[in-house]
This record gives sequence, structure tokens and C-alpha cells, in this order.
Amino acid sequence: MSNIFLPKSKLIRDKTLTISGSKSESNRLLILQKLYGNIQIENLSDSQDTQLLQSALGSSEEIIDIHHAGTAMRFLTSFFAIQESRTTILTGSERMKQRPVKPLVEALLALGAEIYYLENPGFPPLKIVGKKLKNHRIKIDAGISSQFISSLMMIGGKLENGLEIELLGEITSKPYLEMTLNLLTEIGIESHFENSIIRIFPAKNLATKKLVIESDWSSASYFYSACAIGREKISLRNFKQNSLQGDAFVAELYKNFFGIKTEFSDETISLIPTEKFSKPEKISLDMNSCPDIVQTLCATASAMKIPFEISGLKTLKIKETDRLSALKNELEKIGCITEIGDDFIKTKKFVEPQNEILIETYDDHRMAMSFAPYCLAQPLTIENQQVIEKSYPKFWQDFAQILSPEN
Ligand SMILES: O=C(O)C1=C[C@@H](OP(=O)(O)O)[C@@H](O)[C@H](O)C1
Ligand SMILES: C=C(OP(=O)(O)O)C(=O)O
Repeated sequence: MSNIFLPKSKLIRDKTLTISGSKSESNRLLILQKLYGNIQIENLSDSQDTQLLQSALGSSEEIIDIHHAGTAMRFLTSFFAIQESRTTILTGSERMKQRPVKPLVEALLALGAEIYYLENPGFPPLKIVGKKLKNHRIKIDAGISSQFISSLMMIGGKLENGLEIELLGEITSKPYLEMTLNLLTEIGIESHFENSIIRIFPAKNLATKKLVIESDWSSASYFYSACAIGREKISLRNFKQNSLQGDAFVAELYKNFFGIKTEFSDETISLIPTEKFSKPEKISLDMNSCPDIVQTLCATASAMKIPFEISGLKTLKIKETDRLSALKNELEKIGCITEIGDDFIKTKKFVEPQNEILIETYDDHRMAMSFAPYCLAQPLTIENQQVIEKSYPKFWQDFAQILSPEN
């Protein structure tokens, strides 16, 4: 575990970078490829989470350890539940054993699956005895993690009568459900999402498809932040105007609040600081649809001394760490005092930042990457630099390319 010191830096003008494929799209396509076999994938994510999922799918071991990868844990639960005549023990890191899986397990049990909790009820590790699932209608609480629902949707086409899922309560992280639905459609599986009912039809005569994965918008957010604080143009390759990723919302966010315009040309986006930018008085937003870019947003706003009040965040507490507490602790070091509640974070006041800043990362890749652009305001050290490998192993290399130390 080593720390990284980032000296006070400025942005090099007009750098162009290539970020690897979306982690969320990659993890879906790997599961779908294994289930339906008709997909050729290009530009797969190089994230550790994707590699873990890929090796789990290629493994015939009884015990599968997916470490810290929440999407992999949830997606593989349904996958192994339908692998007839195979028993799998699905486990993960200590943190994974605290991340809930109960609504997914209960939905699978209602479909006829055989799953046991091996330690704490409601949490991994799981013993999954693969079965043919006989039922096809379930209800699920949609407010804890959309990953449960995406996981069920992906096996839906394999069930004899397809699958009907009724979503109960407020739907969290909805764009990720739409991403799953769109990818099912792309590979030829009929599905509908209307009001709170999702229907997946049995897969029939699927033609082979080549899918090129778009680069990762959540990873792009760190460059939006750098551009907002450092005010120089940065370009990023392999992005689409009609993205499947909800985090493409970052473009609108940084245009509305931080004066960063996004221009698309030949699948390259250029992040361009607008000259006449006046800071908003306050950023008030519900970010329930885009939980993964909340840390970036709060770190940028704090660096630029723009007060914020962000709601819709109840799922942040059950991610890689309790992201609300982690944010509160670390934002204070850069001079932003916040109040947090069950599902919100808001600025109370700005104070002088600490002189020597050490950002703790709580085993959370996004804590490291979202604070890194603060070096454009002040030098800082970030703890455990390897933590970024979970989603973006080349982050420090790419980030170094846009910086030059300020003497
Ligand atoms: O389906 C996905 O690929 C994801 C869904 C979101 O999780 P929740 O639905 O648990 O919010 C997101 O935070 C995660 O990084 C990726
Ligand atoms: C929450 C995340 O991932 P996961 O839930 O897949 O661990 C993330 O990448 O921010």
C-alpha cells in the first residue's frame, strides 16, 4: 500500500486521452456472452472488476471469490443459480460481506432457486445450487441496488417462460436498468419496461452480434473535474452522443454548474472551459440516477468553493465504503465543511484548507480519483494509490499526462 504525492500542478493545454471501455457495459456483455453465446465484444474494460468477472465466468472451481466487485457479485448470483448440476460458493472481500444481496436472493428463491447464506443472513458468501427455475413472476424492492434487477433481467431470456419483474418503491440508479434493457435489445432479446413492470421474453434464434463498448463516462468524470478546476481543454476518445451510460450526465452537469462545454467530433469529446463563466450561487440536485459521479461532483464544487446540496444518496452508504461519511471527512481537509444525513450531503461553510493534505481512500477507488484533480489547487497526498485498479488501472498514468508541475 503506497501513497502518491501530487505536487501543485497546472493543466497542459489540449491533451487527448483514451480511457478504456465502460465497466458496467463490459460486465453485462460478459454475462450475456456466456449465457447466450452470440456476442463478439470489442473495447472491453481493463478494470480489475471486469477481469475478476471474466475469470469467474471461465472458472470451474467450486469457490469463486470476486473480492470487491459488487456488480460481479450480484450478476453472478443469478448466473450460477441457473447453472444446472453445479454448486458454487460465491464470496468476496470483507466489505462485500457487508453489502446486501437479500432482495436478489429472495427474488431468485421465489423463481425456484436454491441459495443459502453461509455467514450472515442477507449477505455474501452464498452457496448456490444451480437449478432449472420454474416460475416467471417476481416482485423486488427497487430502492437498494439496481444491480439486483439487472442481474435478474439478464437471465430472463434463459427461462422457459421469460421473466416478469415488478419493481416496488422508488427506483434507484434507473439508467443502469435502461442500459441492461438496451443491451438485451441489441443482442436480440425482446424486453419491455413500462411503469414499474419489466418483461423479458425467452431468447429465440439470436444472430451473432459484434458490440463495441463505449469508453467509461464515470472515469471521464475525473477529467471533467480537472478541466473545471484547471480551465484548459482536454479531449477523450471513444465516447458517443447517444450513450447507454447514465453517467454521460456528467457533460450536462459540468456545463450547467462549472462552465465546461462538451463538443463531440468523430467519437472524441472535447471538454472546453467557457470563458465567461460565473459561479452558481449553489448546486442543488438529486443524484439518485448517477451515484458513481457524486464524489467527483462534490470534490469539484469544494475545490471551486461552490456550495452544494445533493440528495437521493441513500445507496452511497452501501458501496465500496460508506461514501457519505468518507466524503464528509475528506472534503473537510480541502476546506469544505458539510452536513450529511441518511441520503444527502450539503455544504455548511468553507474554511481554510489544511496545509498538508492527506486524503484517505477507504478502499474506494472513487475517493482517490475524485480528489486527485484538487492538485490543480493545492499539493496533496492520496493514500493507497493502487485502490484505483478496481475500475481504472491506468488512472495515474493518464492523469499524469494532463499535468505539469507548477513551479
Ligand atoms: O449496474 C451497474 O453496472 C452499476 C449500478 C450502480 O449500482 P447501484 O444500482 O447499486 O446503485 C453503480 O453504482 C455501479 O457502480 C454500477
Ligand atoms: C459502486 C461501484 O461498483 P460496484 O457496486 O460494482 O462494486 C463503483 O464502481 O463505484
